[in-house]
Amino acid sequence: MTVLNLPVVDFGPYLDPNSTAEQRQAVDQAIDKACRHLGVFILKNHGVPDELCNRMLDCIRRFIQLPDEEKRKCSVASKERGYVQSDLALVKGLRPPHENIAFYPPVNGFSNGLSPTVDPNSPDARLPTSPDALGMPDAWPSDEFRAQTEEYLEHMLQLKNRVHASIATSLGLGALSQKRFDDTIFASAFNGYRELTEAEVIDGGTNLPEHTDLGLLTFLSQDSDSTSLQVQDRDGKWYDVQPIPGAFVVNVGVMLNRWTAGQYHATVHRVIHRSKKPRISAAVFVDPFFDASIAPLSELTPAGKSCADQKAETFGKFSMDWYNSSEWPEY
Ligand SMILES: O=C(O)CCC(=O)C(=O)O
Ligand SMILES: [Fe+2]
Repeated sequence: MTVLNLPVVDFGPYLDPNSTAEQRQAVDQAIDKACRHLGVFILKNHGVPDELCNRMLDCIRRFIQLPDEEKRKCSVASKERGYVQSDLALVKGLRPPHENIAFYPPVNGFSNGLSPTVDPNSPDARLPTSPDALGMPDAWPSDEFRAQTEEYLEHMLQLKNRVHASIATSLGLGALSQKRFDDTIFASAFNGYRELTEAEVIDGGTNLPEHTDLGLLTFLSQDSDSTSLQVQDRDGKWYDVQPIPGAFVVNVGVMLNRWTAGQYHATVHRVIHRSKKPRISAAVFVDPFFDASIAPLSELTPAGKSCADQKAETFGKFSMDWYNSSEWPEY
């Protein structure tokens, strides 16, 4: 498998108050170019401390190392939340090669029709309700795990806002479109890929089937010695991604492809972990609110089409249909 040297974007100028407009513009151009081409790039000097990223990965590692019965206490009746193991492995009588624990904030208040009893403008709209349109609420392994995740996401929020500001500049977005980027939430999926035996390494296999992420952008942090992540180029050829220690792999999801009327490419990717060492990754997805429109941003709406021509479908409906359809791989 060919190793792909993804574009590496040094985000330093966005954090340095002494950087020049030209330096920031160069960052904007690099991100915009990568989003248009393969839809994926490596982001370094992003301002999220290395120590925090490592602490987050270690916290996930400790959870993944718990006995199955402990981990299963975090399984909940929801596709987007809780602990899951790949069932394919169980069919073959193997220990599952991939497991993950996912978190998704409450969506009732944002669901715009999925829960008609909630007024989206009321203060109650943002309170956790159980169950909501996605099923049962998040199940945290421990208070410590939750506090660790929240600290991580606080830093990710600043980064997300800066990356969105860069994209908004490149796309020439006005205030209304920028607000659509502000009205977003974080979903997260923390993945564990177990170590393989010699025979399994030779046999190979797919741990996370090919897919596109559904939201706007994904920020992925992973064990820095792992080349298990693969991305597909526009001709359908697969490449290993060479990680850079401390840097995020950032990829475009289906929503950003839609919002940009197809200008930004939603990357198809998968994980084939063929190593005698286990692997941990933390994917943070930026998703629109459930009541957000999936129509293109007004500045990018193709000529001759008004926004009203676009299907006024919400992200909530779109994502529920997506997860219930065959486009989302079962594994
Ligand atoms: O584990 C990885 O590197 C990728 C995870 C991923 O693609 C996902 O959770 O959507
Ligand atoms: Fe993904």
